[in-house]
Order: sequence, then structure tokens, then C-alpha cells
Amino acid sequence: MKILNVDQIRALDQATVQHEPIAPINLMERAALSFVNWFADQFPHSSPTKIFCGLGNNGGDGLAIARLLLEREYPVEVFVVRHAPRESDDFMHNHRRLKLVTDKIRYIEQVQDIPTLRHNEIVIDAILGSGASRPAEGIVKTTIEAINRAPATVVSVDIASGLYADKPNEPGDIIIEPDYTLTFQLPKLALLLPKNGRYVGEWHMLDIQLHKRFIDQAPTPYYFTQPHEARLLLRKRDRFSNKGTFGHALLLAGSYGKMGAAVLSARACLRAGVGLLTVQVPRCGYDILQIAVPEAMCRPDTHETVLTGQTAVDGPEPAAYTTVGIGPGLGKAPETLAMLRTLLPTLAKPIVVDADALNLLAENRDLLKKLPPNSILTPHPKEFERLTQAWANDYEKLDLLRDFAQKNRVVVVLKGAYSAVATPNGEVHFNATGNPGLSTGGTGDVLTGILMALLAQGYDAVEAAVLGVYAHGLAGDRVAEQRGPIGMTASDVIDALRWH
Ligand SMILES: NC(=O)C1=CN([C@@H]2O[C@H](COP(=O)(O)OP(=O)(O)OC[C@H]3O[C@@H](n4cnc5c(N)ncnc54)[C@H](O)[C@@H]3O)[C@@H](O)[C@H]2O)[C@@H](O)CC1
Ligand SMILES: Nc1ncnc2c1ncn2[C@@H]1O[C@H](COP(=O)(O)OP(=O)(O)O)[C@@H](O)[C@H]1O
Ligand SMILES: [K+]
Repeated sequence: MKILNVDQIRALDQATVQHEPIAPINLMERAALSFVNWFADQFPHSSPTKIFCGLGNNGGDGLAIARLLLEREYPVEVFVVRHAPRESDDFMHNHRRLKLVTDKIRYIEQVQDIPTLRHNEIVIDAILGSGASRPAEGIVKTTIEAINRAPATVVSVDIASGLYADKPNEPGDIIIEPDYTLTFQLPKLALLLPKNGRYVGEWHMLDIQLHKRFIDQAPTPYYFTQPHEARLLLRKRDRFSNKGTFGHALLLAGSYGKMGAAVLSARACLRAGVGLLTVQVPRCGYDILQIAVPEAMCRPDTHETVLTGQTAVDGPEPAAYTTVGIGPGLGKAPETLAMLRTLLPTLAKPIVVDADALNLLAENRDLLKKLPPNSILTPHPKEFERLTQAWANDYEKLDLLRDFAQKNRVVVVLKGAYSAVATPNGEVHFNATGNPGLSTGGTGDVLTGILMALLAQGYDAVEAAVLGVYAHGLAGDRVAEQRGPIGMTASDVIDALRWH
């Protein structure tokens, strides 16, 4: 699913009006109806509801929502925040219609006009929508502050008032902090960015049947992966397959005290369908690996505590494996850096690079040029900052991300809520699955194992990254469903992986 910017959303509304065709006011009615259907499923009919409307089309939505909720006998009061000299046409139309069915419309011009809000009440926030283009001030600001102070449940129409849909707000901007955001048709970029968490709450999309062809043709670098899109990537297994069909992966991981990371990656790699797995660990990890992951072959390094790449055991060169994964629990010993220096130029097929291998690349950026094209890098934000530079806001971070992936011809999975998969051609695919239960040590190692397994099975790097983060997050969601997010372990996530 595409993520469009504000100008494109406006053009999409117009294209829908022209091509369906549908009158703008009926499109607004459709949006209001889809909101009310969600609302009625969520909140009982007795819920006292106060709707705050601005004077633009977001306010127009609010007025239409008020009328439809009144039809369903919700106890509704409407407050119009008079912040501008002029109302939009569709606002005025809905204002006239609403006045015919209720006399409970009040106007907020000064602070005394703002009603008291109680904890059992619901506030519908329709003050500013995607048209917000400057910081809230004056009576808009005061009203938003009052709503944020109130104990009421707040539901934002389309987007929290004051939050820009596709550009950074300034620190100190006053923005609604909703419990829910119901956004029309497509996600807005702002909803997916970490700094905006408190201005979004739980969010859902409402399908208002905007013009499909326009969406299909609209150029955008940003996508939000839907479950059906991720599942489409999944390949069926041939009845006559054998273990060779699914690749032989080599995992280079672990150091003294961090052998668990190697175990977790190895187990996840097996649970993600690799045909064969060899793990090279420092000698001190040999017994651990053999006992904890009997399905994997183990090549002990000649070094006792860190990886050097040297081994006394016969076996193929790393370049002969279908793919290589490197990083979990690795440490940053000089011998390990030397291994990277020797190893990377010998590899031609995409590999997975994580954790301390990324930190070594960050400290030795000349090595970035040695990465096989289409390799997958899986930094969390701090690791990505080390690879690049600090950013002033999430939008700048996205620019850095796209730039880095394009320049280095790699796929970057920037991990976190809505992990972002950046591709060498400049696209960013945000992942929808996952939950805060995954914020625990080892879940990143699990992702590395999954990505290696997918590369080994022949998925291309972008497919592997998009499908891998999806399956990883979904496994986390399954665990959270069964036992709640708190106390989830990386091993639980491995056990919950499913590929059907
Ligand atoms: N046009 C359509 O067909 C549809 C539009 N929809 C609604 O329309 C909204 C967008 O409507 P608008 O473009 O009228 O924009 P808004 O309703 O978000 O804003 C109204 C006006 O406020 C002004 N403004 C911007 N920042 C402000 C600030 N800080 N303080 C005071 N005023 C400020 C802007 O000049 C803007 O024209 C969407 O968010 C959505 O709710 C929906 O009804 C879906 C269909
Ligand atoms: N709040 C969250 N919502 C969704 N996913 C999360 C959240 N927090 C962490 N994750 C996921 O958990 C994993 C954590 O990886 P990482 O930070 O590398 O941990 P570690 O190095 O301990 O394994 C990533 O895949 C990340 O996307
Ligand atoms: K709003």
C-alpha cells in the first residue's frame, strides 16, 4: 500500500470527485459515515460525545459525523473553533444541515467558551486535518491544550489536529494527543514515525473508496506493507525438493559471553526454512552450539574467544555458501575487524550484516564499498546513526536512510516500531507487524537468522527483507496475543514463527 503526501492526497480527493464521479460533499459524507461505523462499534450509545470542529474540511467531517451520530441517538454536543475568517464550502454545507437537527452547536472564540471535559466523555477531534500547515496558535492552541489536559478519551479524525501529515513539526508545537486516530484511505507518513507516537495513539485506516487508478499511478518512495502483500511473497515448496534446494547458509557470530546471540540467530535461521546451516563461532562456543542447535554444523574458529575467520576444520570457503550472515554477538576485536577486511572482498552474493559487524563498518567506512551489492544491513537507530550521522528529526533520518541504501547499493532494515526497509532504488517499505514486546535483547539476532534463511532459499534481498520483518513482527504479535507483550523472549519469537 502506498503512502502519499498531502498534495497527492488533495489531488486524490479531486481525482475521485472527477472520475467516480461524486460531489465533494458526498465524499465527505462517505468519510463521515465510515468514521461513524467504526465509532459505533467501539463506543456504546450512551457515551457523551463532544465534537470539536475547525472551519476547514476536517471540521466539515466533524459536523457530518455529529449529524450521523445524532441520528444514532448518541448524546452529542458540537463546538466550532472559530480560528479563521472563512469556512470551507463543505463546512458551510454541513453546518447548515446540522443546524436543522440540533441546537447544540456552540462556538469557541475565547478560552471561556471551552467546555469542561470529564473522564467518561469522548472527544472527537476535527479541528485540523491534513491541511494543517502552520503551528496551532490562539484559540486553536488553547483548545488543543484543554483537550490534552482532559481525562476524556480522544479520537482524532484523519490526523491529530496540529500534526503535519508529511513534514516535521517544531519541538514545542501544540498537537492533540489522541487515544485513537482514524485516518482516511491511506496511512500518512507522520503516523509511522517514532517522535509522533503520542500524537497518534492506536490508529486505523478507513476505506472511503478513493480513486484506485490515481493511487496506482501516484509516484511515491513510501509504502506500508499490508499482510496480503507480504504473504504474496511467500513461495511454495516443490514436492520434489531436497535440503540442497533451500540453500546452505554460513553464520559468523558469537564471542565469549555472547554465544547466546549465535544460538538465537542459528535457531531462527532453521525455523525460517534454511536447507543447511553452518555456524562458525570462537572455540569456546563449540559445545554450546552443538548442544543448543544440533541441526546446525559447527566450525570452531582457531581463536578461543573471538572470531578471526581461521578454522582448522575442512570446509568450503565462505564465498561458496549460498549466503553469509555476520554480526550477532560478534564483538569488535581487532582480529574480527581483520576477518571482515579479508572476507568481504571475497563475497559476491548478498549477505546479512548486523550488530557489531555494523559497528565495525561504521568505524571503518571504507569497508562499506566492499559489501556485496544487495546485502541486507539491519541496524537499530543507534547503529544507523553510527553508520551515518545524527539527524534533527525523523524526516531527516528517512532522507539519510534512502540516501545510504542508494549510495551503497544495499537494503537497510532500520529496526524499531514500523521497521523501515530501504531499497537500493530509493523505496522505503514500512512494516506493520510487531509490538513493544519485541523490545528485548536477542530479537534482532532472530531477525538476522530469518533474513539469512530467506536469502539462502533464493528470495531476492528486498523480498527477503520485507517478508522477513513481516514474519518476525507477526511472530511477536502471536506471542503477545497468547501471553501479553511483557516478558516476551527472543526464543518465544522463534517458536512462534509460521510460514503459511
Ligand atoms: N476533500 C475531500 O474530499 C475530503 C477531505 N477530507 C477531510 O479534509 C481534511 C483536509 O481539509 P482542509 O484541506 O480543508 O484542511 P484542514 O481542515 O486540515 O484545515 C483547514 C484550514 O486551516 C488552515 N490552517 C492550517 N494550519 C492552521 C493552524 N495551525 N491554525 C489555524 N488554521 C490553520 C489551512 O489554511 C487550511 O486551509 C482532511 O484531513 C479530511 O479530514 C475528508 O472529508 C475526505 C474527503
Ligand atoms: N516497539 C516495537 N515495536 C515493534 N517492533 C519492535 C519494537 N521494539 C523493538 N522491535 C523489534 O525488535 C527487534 C530488536 O532488535 P535489536 O534492537 O537489534 O535487538 P537485539 O540486538 O537485542 O537483538 C527489531 O526487529 C525491532 O524492529
Ligand atoms: K483532526
